[in-house]
Amino acid sequence: MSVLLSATSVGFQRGGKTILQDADIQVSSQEIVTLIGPNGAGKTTLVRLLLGLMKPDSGAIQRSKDLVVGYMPQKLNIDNTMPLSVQRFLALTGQKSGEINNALARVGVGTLKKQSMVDLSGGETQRVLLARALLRKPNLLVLDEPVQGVDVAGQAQLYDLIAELRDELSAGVLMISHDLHLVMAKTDTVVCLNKHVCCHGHPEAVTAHPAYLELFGQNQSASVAVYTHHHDHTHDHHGDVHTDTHSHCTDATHSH
Ligand SMILES: Nc1ncnc2c1ncn2[C@@H]1O[C@H](COP(=O)(O)OP(=O)(O)OP(=O)(O)O)[C@@H](O)[C@H]1O
Repeated sequence: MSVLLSATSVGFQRGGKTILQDADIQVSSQEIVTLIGPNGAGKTTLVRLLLGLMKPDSGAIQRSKDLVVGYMPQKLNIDNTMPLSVQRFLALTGQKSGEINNALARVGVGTLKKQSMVDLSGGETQRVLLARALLRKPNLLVLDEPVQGVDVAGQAQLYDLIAELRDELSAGVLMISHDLHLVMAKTDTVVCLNKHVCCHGHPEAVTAHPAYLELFGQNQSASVAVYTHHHDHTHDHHGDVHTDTHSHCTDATHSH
């Protein structure tokens, strides 16, 4: 797995306020990294820095030379007074209709080509946005709250689809999520952010960490356990059990 992009000791301030401090994150090909944290934790800021849309005040951002990002935004601002079909919305990317048809079919909304964007359901909108990201033939998908406005059954399906696309494209995936349970089952690495990285590692390890529990509470941890597979230990050839030590946590210096 090659590293697609990384941030090292990144700091960012605005208006005399520290938004990020000493933040580290790394995304490799074929890896699903989920960034979680409370409102205002700096998640979107960190993603914008990683994508090169803003410059950090300190620290370093590195992107691989062949990086092609397919970005799915948190919100889509469409003028409700201007009818825009799904097909025309995707044609704005400059891609040919054959490519557009393929992308729509791949995300399961091939029949919605002629439908107006404003009439799509939450789940359909997210799938069209995912199709738009795919049209770039990305090796990294960056998804800001990909399941917002989608019901629980639809959320699980979308996470399944994202994991399938990761496999098909051999791409890395960086997701921002508020959802704390469904997402975990499909995630390789969770990064828990609150201005700095409180803890990161495999979902099972992170959700048991004191910094995570302080931010999200014990009951979230219980619901995570329902959805994740437990492989948090290994056996050596003598049969001894070793606890997984992938999680690395720094001292949590939260500002409240
Ligand atoms: N350019 C800016 N100038 C001033 N403050 C900013 C700027 N950009 C972000 N902030 C502030 O930085 C903090 C972090 O914002 P950010 O959008 O990165 O958080 P987030 O974790 O993505 O939040 P949410 O979960 O609510 O989307 C917020 O308090 C926001 O108001």
